[in-house]
Amino acid sequence: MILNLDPKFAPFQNQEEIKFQSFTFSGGEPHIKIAPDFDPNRKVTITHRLNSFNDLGLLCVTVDALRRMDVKIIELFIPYFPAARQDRVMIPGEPLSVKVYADIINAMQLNKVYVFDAHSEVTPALLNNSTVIPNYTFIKEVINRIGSDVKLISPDGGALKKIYKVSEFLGGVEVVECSKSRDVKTGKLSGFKVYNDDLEGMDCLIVDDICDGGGTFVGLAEELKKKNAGKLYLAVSHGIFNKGFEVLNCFDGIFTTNSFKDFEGENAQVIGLNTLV
Ligand SMILES: O=P(O)(O)OC[C@H]1O[C@H](OP(=O)(O)OP(=O)(O)O)[C@H](O)[C@@H]1O
Repeated sequence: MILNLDPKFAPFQNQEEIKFQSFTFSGGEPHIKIAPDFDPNRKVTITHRLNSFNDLGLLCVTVDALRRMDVKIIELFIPYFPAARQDRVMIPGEPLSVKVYADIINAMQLNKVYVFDAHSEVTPALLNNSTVIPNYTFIKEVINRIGSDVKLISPDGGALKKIYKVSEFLGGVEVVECSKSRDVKTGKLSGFKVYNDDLEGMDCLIVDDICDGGGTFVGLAEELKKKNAGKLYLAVSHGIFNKGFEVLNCFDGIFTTNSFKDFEGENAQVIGLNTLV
């Protein structure tokens, strides 16, 4: 059975849903009342976007409520794992935030935790009983929508670890490797390298897990254009787009999922996770 804490998200279709009411107390604490009209011997899968500590709080009290209802098997689907990019301490004094979230989730002793397109291998390494759902079907759908041949572009080392598996899933679509460098002191992007001499007229699909401000992709797009690339497309599993879509107007198409938020009337094609998982 499914317990969709964010009903607008609802990735698992055609499954029996557990009814509940959730609200926030006047003191700010999340609360839930789960309708007890289901068999607690059945497995329950919770789905929830954990974009704030309030979301995490609602998840914690939900798991507690289910345990008190004697539910034995509880699984969780997290579409966008919070703080997954804070997977190393760059400067002393900073937290290892991804571990903070993983420790809280591990404390719930869930039977399974599914994560969609984790940023790096650190997330599943820290989480107990976890399975990463890859972006393969998302990218397949993106290519279907583009409707013509593209090369897959991996922007950096992190993306490179995943891109050949995507290519294999798609039957061997050609990969163009790239790297990005950062200023060691400021951490700011300082340059890109595209390891193909000429992309004359070739349409390119940049594939990555997250678009935040978009600087990575705008910088890379400029390099690809210098190599005479044709149309440029961007596909990111998790669309944050904190600087909006105007900054990304060098792209002929932008694709994402609803793992992080819903997009209404914005300049991206959203492929709902409900069609992918
Ligand atoms: O839209 P932007 O603001 O440019 O950010 C997007 C980039 O940030 C993340 O990588 P990150 O640079 O954190 O990767 P790393 O873990 O390899 O440093 C993500 O994988 C993208 O590549």
